[in-house]
Amino acid sequence: MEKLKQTPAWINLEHHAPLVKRYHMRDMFVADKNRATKYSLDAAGIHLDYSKNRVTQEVLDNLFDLATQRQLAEKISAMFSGKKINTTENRAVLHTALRNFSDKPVMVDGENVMPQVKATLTKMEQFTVDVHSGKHTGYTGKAIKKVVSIGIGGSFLGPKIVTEALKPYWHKDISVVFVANVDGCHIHDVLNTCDIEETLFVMSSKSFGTQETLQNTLSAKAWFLNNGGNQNDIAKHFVAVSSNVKAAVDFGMAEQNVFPMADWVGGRYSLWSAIGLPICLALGYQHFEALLHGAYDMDCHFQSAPFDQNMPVILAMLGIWYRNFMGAQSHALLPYYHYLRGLPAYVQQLDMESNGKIATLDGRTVDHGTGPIIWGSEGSNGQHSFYQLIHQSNLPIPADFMFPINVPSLSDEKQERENQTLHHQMLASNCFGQTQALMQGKSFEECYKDLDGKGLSDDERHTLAAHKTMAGNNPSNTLVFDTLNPKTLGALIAMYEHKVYVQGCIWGLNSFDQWGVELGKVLGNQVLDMIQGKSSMNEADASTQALIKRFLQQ
Ligand SMILES: O=P(O)(O)OC[C@H]1O[C@H](O)[C@H](O)[C@@H](O)[C@@H]1O
Repeated sequence: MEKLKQTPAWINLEHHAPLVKRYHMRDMFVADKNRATKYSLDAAGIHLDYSKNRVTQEVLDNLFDLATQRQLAEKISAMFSGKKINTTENRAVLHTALRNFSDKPVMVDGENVMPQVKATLTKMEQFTVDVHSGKHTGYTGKAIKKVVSIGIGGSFLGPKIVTEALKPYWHKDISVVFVANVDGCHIHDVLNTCDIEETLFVMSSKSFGTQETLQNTLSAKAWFLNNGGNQNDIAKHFVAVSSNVKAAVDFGMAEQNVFPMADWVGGRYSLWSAIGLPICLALGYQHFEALLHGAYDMDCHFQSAPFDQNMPVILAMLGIWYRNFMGAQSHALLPYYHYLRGLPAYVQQLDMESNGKIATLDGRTVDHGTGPIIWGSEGSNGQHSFYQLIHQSNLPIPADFMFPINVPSLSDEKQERENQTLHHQMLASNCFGQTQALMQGKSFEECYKDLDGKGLSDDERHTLAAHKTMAGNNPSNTLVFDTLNPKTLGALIAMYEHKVYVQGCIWGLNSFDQWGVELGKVLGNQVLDMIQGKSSMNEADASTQALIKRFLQQ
């Protein structure tokens, strides 16, 4: 394929960038009264306003041309049709098959994977019903009231943030908690809140070889056996999700308690698979299915909408513009909804583990920027912290704002409902007001004028006005939805998955491997052997040796 920087659209964009850097979005809004309508669209229950971006129509046209010149349409169908686009692991990439409600077969190695997908969903549904109805109980016959989900990375973040975000839909008799870190404080604290007779442990590990998850499960099992449970009761309290069923059974899981997943589901794309079992247990299967439906709606939109009306493509190409032409190195996610506070951490893994790399598919090193740093936290909290830097530093930081128009009523009490309405109006005003402030800023002249009559000398007035000046012209997208129900959340997450894929296609990356995390695991295991005296420290560098000695207090 033609090198990215030699495509005609890239060359045009390089030419446009210095010109656009001179425009202020404030002037763009004045010049075009239709800008907000022109640069807004709806898909799968999500409204996107991308008018507050530093782009002209020419820039957008070239960005969509770039997508065409990088054969994006062909790459989208390659993914959905089960081609082995994860070339370094020789795997198909089919998280979309997990939410395929179309009745169309999806073929991998000549086999339709849909019957297998449906069989796993049925198993998840049945197990959820059995737990909720009291058919599956703890070993003393008591109903399960707490689920402890043990997993890390993609086997943790997806189920955790979905469960957290859908709090208004929680099953009334069950609580679900998550343990990921190998730090023993975490599992210790969680076990301290558990009643052995009423707790179910779901161990989630695609590989069934991840140190943190294995150790946390062993600790949970030891706790269970030391507190009255015995070996024969394990099946009542421990289930596993893995693509390595044999390893799970060898570990001691009852075979019927293992929920399978396929190797063509990437860890960070796996919440739609059996990895979503804790979501089913927290919410009920029907809500999990609605989540899948929302993602499916976004998949249909992504596959069929022309690039200039395609939400994931628009977001991805705007990201390319800022990363490759406007000097941005990071992208902020700012959900204005407390229950959605985990989304930045989720997208951080999704995006940074997918596109945080510099080798192209054919093994060259890129000569352009790739995946940005993804960060952020819930609004309005961030406004009293890092927004200062977004508003007034010279680092360009594009941001996605997210806001639900309605929130579920949390109380039947009239006064409390009125208070909630007031809170929500304030939340809306903060969200929209911030995108406005980022865009328009406040000029030196405006600040200088404000200081009139304040008893300052002209010098003092100049200095203070300089400090108060906000350049504005900071780009943002605003994503608005009616309520954050399971369906909308499914669509929102799928939208970010596809955005990441589009960017990976433009940059020429394999977005579905993660070789960069491997070396740390290997060296970590070697260090553990050194700490435990199983191997000599001499092989390690002087700094690492000194740290180990300090740890061992030698
Ligand atoms: O599900 P597991 O096989 O236990 O893997 C858990 C996580 O660990 C790995 O190191 C990867 O970086 C993640 O992509 C993965 O989700």
